[in-house]
Amino acid sequence: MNMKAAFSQFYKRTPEQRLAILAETLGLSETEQQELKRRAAQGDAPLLVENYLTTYQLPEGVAVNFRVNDHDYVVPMVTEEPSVIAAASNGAKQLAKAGGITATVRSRLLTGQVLLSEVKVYASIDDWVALHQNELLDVARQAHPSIVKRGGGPVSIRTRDLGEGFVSIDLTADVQAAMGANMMNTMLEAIAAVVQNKLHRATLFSILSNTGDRSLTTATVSVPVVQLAGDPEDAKQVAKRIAQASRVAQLDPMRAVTHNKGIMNGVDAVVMAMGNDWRAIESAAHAYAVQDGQYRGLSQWRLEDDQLTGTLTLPLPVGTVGGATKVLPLVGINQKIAQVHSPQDLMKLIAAVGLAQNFAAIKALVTSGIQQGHMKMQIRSLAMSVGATSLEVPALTAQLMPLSDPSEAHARQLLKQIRNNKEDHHAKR
Ligand SMILES: CC(C)(COP(=O)([O-])OP(=O)([O-])OC[C@H]1O[C@@H](n2cnc3c(N)ncnc32)[C@H](O)[C@@H]1OP(=O)([O-])[O-])[C@@H](O)C(=O)NCCC(=O)NCCSC(=O)C[C@@](C)(O)CC(=O)[O-]
Ligand SMILES: NC(=O)C1=CN([C@@H]2O[C@H](COP(=O)(O)OP(=O)(O)OC[C@H]3O[C@@H](n4cnc5c(N)ncnc54)[C@H](O)[C@@H]3O)[C@@H](O)[C@H]2O)C=CC1
Repeated sequence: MNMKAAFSQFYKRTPEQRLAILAETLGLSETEQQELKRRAAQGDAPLLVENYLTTYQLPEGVAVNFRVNDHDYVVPMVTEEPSVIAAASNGAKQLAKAGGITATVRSRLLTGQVLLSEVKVYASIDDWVALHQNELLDVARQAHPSIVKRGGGPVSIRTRDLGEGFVSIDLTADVQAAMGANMMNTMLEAIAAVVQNKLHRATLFSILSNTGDRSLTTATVSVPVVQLAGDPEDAKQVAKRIAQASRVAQLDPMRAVTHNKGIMNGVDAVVMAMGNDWRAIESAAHAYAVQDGQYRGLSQWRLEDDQLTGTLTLPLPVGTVGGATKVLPLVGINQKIAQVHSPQDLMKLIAAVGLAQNFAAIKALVTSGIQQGHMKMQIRSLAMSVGATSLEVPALTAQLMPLSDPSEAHARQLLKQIRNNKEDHHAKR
């Protein structure tokens, strides 16, 4: 079959027709087709994406032991990485013992941009926008009246000269419980139409900004040093090493990326469980990490006297309504499990998870090393990757665990032995 012809108007086909085309053009086996069909039948929201074929599932677990602002939480997390949920629970347990995490939301606003090009005199744009700001804010309100009825809506407008003839008109809005991307874009496009008519013909585009710098959330915790190990001298060493590891992430971008990846292990997993746009959260976090020109660790751990204090600030422009939150049925249940009633609740919980996740990872790094704990759990994934069934996984992981560097070849060999032994056992009976 000709590829180009086969995929023309692909979006108008049913999922079954799409599968048949893929099978023919790309040679999918009968078993592979059945697998795609079986998973498609379990799909929650086939119309959420284009060219729907099947449903790709990721595991969801819950991190326990979270104490945030004097309340206890269980946190749903969606991730494919072993040891992340264990580490979050582990970090949370130790931070709860220290009295728990305090989380605060600084503000919760969204910003968007109308981009002008070919501007000759910036001052003329700036003056006009300043003079007409009330009119422009009104235009934005009329473009999305429902957000105004809910108590939100456009808040302020300003301009920035980007150089080379580009000017950004920035709109800031209160988007209430939504992430707000679509409502912001609607308001921006309405403003752009007025600007184009009355001020400057060359408007380039209108879109929200994912910086999230008006949705900053901070989680902090103070851990008594004595809590960090059984022996007080060891505990001091652990505290010192955690603070040093944190400092390295401030000095060295190479390390900071990994430090932040560890934080995002937890952040992304909660964002996904809550049906939010994790690309938006990722890009905002990394932009924030490089705000002073050098990419740095998002969290910091400082040793002051007998306390190890950790702080994490993240831009978290998440929503509890809109987007996919109502379409994916698990999101509502996850909000209930996490006791999330507002975006602010969610922002605080995500920041707390990021901090606990970071604490567990760094503590493991500077004490036993990451492999000891992480590999214990990664081995389950190795066992599954060579085809062990859920009944065989415990026996196989038990045999892989004592090996210093278990490989796929080891796993295959041991699985074969387990299966042979089982057959011998049955034959003897
Ligand atoms: C892996 C652990 C937790 C083991 O830690 P451990 O010392 O064996 O745990 P424990 O037996 O002392 O248990 C402590 C608590 O951990 C939890 N826990 C313990 N085991 C489980 C389990 N099986 N399933 C679920 N939860 C578990 C559980 O909450 C438990 O409390 P309890 O329930 O007993 O009262 C620890 O070594 C750890 O936190 N390691 C960090 C692992 C990590 O960060 N993994 C992410 C992948 S590595 C990465 O991507 C990021 C990184 C590391 O590069 C970032 C960076 O460089 O900064
Ligand atoms: N650059 C980016 O990040 C972009 C992201 N997106 C996507 O946009 C989606 C999110 O956009 P939204 O505007 O948040 O979603 P949305 O388009 O679903 O709008 C939110 C809806 O919720 C309603 N609503 C009900 N109760 C509300 C309350 N209490 N507060 C606020 N609104 C309430 C609003 O009236 C509105 O209809 C995500 O799917 C995201 O991936 C879209 C374009 C660009």
